[in-house]
Amino acid sequence: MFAARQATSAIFGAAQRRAFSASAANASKVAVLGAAGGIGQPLSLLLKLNPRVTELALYDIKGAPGVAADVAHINTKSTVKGYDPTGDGIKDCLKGAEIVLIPAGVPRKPGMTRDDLFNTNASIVRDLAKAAAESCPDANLLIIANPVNSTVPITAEVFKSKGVYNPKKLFGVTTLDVVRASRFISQLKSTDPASESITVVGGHSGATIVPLLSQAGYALEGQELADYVKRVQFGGDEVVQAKGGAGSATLSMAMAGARFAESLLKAAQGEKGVVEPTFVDSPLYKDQGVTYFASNVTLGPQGVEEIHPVGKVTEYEQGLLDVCLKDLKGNIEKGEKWAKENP
Ligand SMILES: NC(=O)C1=CN([C@@H]2O[C@H](COP(=O)(O)OP(=O)(O)OC[C@H]3O[C@@H](n4cnc5c(N)ncnc54)[C@H](O)[C@@H]3O)[C@@H](O)[C@H]2O)C=CC1
Ligand SMILES: O=C([O-])CC(=O)C(=O)O
Repeated sequence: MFAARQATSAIFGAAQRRAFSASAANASKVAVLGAAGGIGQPLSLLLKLNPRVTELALYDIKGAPGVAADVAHINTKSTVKGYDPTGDGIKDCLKGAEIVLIPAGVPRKPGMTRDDLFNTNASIVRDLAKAAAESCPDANLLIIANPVNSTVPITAEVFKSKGVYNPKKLFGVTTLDVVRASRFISQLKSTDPASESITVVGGHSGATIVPLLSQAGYALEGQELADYVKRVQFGGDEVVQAKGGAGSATLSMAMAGARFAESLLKAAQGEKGVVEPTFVDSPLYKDQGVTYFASNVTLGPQGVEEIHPVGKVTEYEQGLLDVCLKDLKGNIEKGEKWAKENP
């Protein structure tokens, strides 16, 4: 029997549970939009196991009440409620939320790029962002729906148009890229992936994903380095191919999304030095017209506390960064332009 308590202990250690007890007065409502999907369901499960979450609000255009009824039986303290589009569903779901995760949108099929999802997912994210701007303008918004390089700028434009944009509270979730980068280097070097910490910067698609292996003290060379970088940049494609038309990464993404939400909750509850990589409104390359960029970010009670610079890179990594910046600029501008033309 996989009792919830054991599962909770496995994922959230004793120190975290003690920290939670000490800050039990914190009420943390977390909303998942797209909760009945491939990512949404395991993400909702992991959030239900997180003792820092006190209220879980699950919304989808179909199926969220069922998912909610299911996870609600898990014996952790948080309350769970499912919402659908009828009546004030989305408003009630979002009211009072501290964190809103958005995995709503279509996933890739083999042969597609993330940008091929733009036409469908742009309007889904825009409409959900509008609802969030109206019902919980102060919440931390975690954008999972692809193409993240464009859906984050779209969300920002929606918030700007409503006069409630706070760049410190909008995050593109790129956690899966660092999870993969750690896992893949550990497979090459026979190390413990949990103790690997590889910095990955840029964006979240193909060549915009830039792993900075040198910063972790690794010096791969030649084909081995090229293969490693390609695997991190196109790790998503590995899953898309393997699923053969049935979608993209869902389980690893749920883990990555839950980790990012946990980091935000820790920071909100006063823990210092919480750092996660994430795609945010960033000053790092604004002089080159790249207004959003993923790098390590220290999180605090108000969201983004400090955006870390990229740091020292090798000539090879600089070459990757140059390609990344060019692609990223196009992805960001595409999102911004679309949002302005399709308010
Ligand atoms: N940021 C990242 O690292 C990753 C992002 N993704 C992206 O996450 C998104 C979701 O992927 P999956 O969960 O696999 O897809 P899925 O198709 O299994 O689930 C999507 C869910 O969104 C719901 N939905 C659609 N429109 C909605 C709306 N207007 N409001 C609320 N819910 C709505 C659907 O009913 C469905 O339940 C995709 O765009 C995918 O590319 C996937 C993996 C990693
Ligand atoms: O590859 C995809 O389409 C989904 C995704 O973003 C990832 O797995 O990194």
